[in-house]
Amino acid sequence: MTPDSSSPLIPARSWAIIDSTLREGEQFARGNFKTGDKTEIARLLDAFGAEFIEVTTPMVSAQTQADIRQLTSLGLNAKILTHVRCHLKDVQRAVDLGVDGLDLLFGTSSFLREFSHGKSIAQIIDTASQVIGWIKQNRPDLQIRFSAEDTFRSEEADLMAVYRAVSDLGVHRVGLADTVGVATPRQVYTLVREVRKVIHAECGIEFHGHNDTGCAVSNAYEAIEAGATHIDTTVLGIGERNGITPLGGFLARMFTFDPQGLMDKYDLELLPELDRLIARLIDLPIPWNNYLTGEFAYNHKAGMHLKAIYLNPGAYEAIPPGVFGVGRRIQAASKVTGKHAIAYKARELGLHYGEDALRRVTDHIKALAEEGELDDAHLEQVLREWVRA
Ligand SMILES: CC(=O)SCCNC(=O)CCNC(=O)[C@H](O)C(C)(C)COP(=O)(O)OP(=O)(O)OC[C@H]1O[C@@H](n2cnc3c(N)ncnc32)[C@H](O)[C@@H]1OP(=O)(O)O
Ligand SMILES: O=C(O)CCC(=O)C(=O)O
Ligand SMILES: [Mg+2]
Repeated sequence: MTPDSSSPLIPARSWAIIDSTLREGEQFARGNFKTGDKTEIARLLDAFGAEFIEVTTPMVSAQTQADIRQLTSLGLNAKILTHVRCHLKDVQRAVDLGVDGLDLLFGTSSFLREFSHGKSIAQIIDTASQVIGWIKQNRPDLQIRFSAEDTFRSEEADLMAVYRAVSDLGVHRVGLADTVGVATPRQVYTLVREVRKVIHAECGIEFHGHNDTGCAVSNAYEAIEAGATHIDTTVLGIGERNGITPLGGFLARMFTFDPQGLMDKYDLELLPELDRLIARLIDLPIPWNNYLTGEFAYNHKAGMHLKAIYLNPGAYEAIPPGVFGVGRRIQAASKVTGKHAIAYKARELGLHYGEDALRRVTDHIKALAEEGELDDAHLEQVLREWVRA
């Protein structure tokens, strides 16, 4: 079925991105951004159109605190949120840094209750009500998000008690976090639906998904299908362990439902620059198979594909690469090529073969490619010599 952009299945206006490259991304093995790096990342995310930028807690260090102040003084359109423990001391340090909101969290699974903070569900709710109450009273202008860390290994009854309580306390969003990347898409869908029933209608739902089992993009998508309003991403997916929902992968997924909505909201052509910037700062290459921007994300090679691609690229592309500022590569000189691709290549050079000659030159190229890679220059040489021969 072709997506119909006049009535999108999932309108892009129904959800927003909270990009956490400057928070979760700092927890990546190679994520150690300096003040200038943070400014560059934040400005580019803002130019791209990210609605929210999440930054690390000021509790990390005096430098991090100064960096938050610097970021909030840039005058960005994106709202800046800082990720803090549900702890009055942390909150009090965060509120005067010019941020637009606080992303609070508390682990609710037995793992985290036993091995991280040692609090019961009743104590979590009690602490949350003190902390949220303090923010409401002292800084009613700030957005508050409360997340149950390790949501998908928590008891459902505990979760519902916590979400109902914080929603009653007036938080703007609740967060579901797949902290160890274990949730399945169906679990995410079901739980978001259940949470929706116990929170106030105006309360948003945020999803944060790790990619340990390869479901981070699908889980984010299922969360939205079930009614989530905010998705956490990072550029290239960087984060703890193997990371979270990558911005590019998430955009690729959502583009197929509402292309125009995405193009209206974001400057999609900035994605390659964002990916390159983060790759440079973490000193790693963009993965070859990265969504949209990987070196071979738009490489077309097999003869059956190439025949159709020349007629209409949409035959083998879900998303036109130009929308995201990348180009396609036609790899015509390989052993898996076919006569249509060779004829097209020849025509580009102003060369024309009869049917027999085309078959023979195609087979010759396939045989040459069996011996080793042929680049475009070599292909051109073969095609020209064939005409002269
Ligand atoms: C899944 C996630 O990504 S959650 C976000 C993780 N982010 C971070 O950890 C931010 C960077 N962290 C830091 O710089 C430091 O850990 C700090 C400044 C927050 C705390 O440092 P320290 O005081 O040295 O404590 P340490 O990191 O060893 O232990 C964590 C502390 O947080 C407490 N804690 C853990 N979760 C929470 C929570 N949600 N709310 C309140 N306190 C919490 C733990 O009980 C422990 O405190 P304790 O020493 O009183 O038991
Ligand atoms: O605060 C959140 O919702 C997410 C925290 C986090 O990074 C995680 O649980 O993996
Ligand atoms: Mg995380």
